[in-house]
Amino acid sequence: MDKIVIEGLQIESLIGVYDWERTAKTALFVDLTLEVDLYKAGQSDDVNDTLDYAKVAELVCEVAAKSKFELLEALAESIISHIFAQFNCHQVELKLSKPGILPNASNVAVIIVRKPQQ
Ligand SMILES: Nc1nc2c(c(=O)[nH]1)N=C([C@H](O)[C@@H](O)CO)CN2
Repeated sequence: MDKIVIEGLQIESLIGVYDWERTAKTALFVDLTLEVDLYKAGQSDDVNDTLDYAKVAELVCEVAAKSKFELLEALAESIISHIFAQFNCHQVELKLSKPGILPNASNVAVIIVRKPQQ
């Protein structure tokens, strides 16, 4: 299956388990792999025949900005369900990173892979 990839998309969200994390939004990063049939757009050269990655990125930023989850897992699931609600794709893999949150690690992340209605 063909894929569209968005890497290093910076988003902001109120997220975290602890009180000190819930006073301001945190910068997070999203890597997305969307399984989509790209054949038609490759023939037509028309953005209407494909999944517009700019619109996906906009949606991801909007969902994150409005969310108040504690866990990365919950925000990742919410983003994926919004993507399936608005776009036609066969599978989404989402890596959600929270860099600099652990003193002895450069990054922590969850990676979630979902198909529609899974
Ligand atoms: N599996 C997870 N573990 C933890 C999370 C999380 O989102 N998923 N979050 C935290 C804290 O909010 C962390 O960012 C600061 O310690 C802890 N563990």
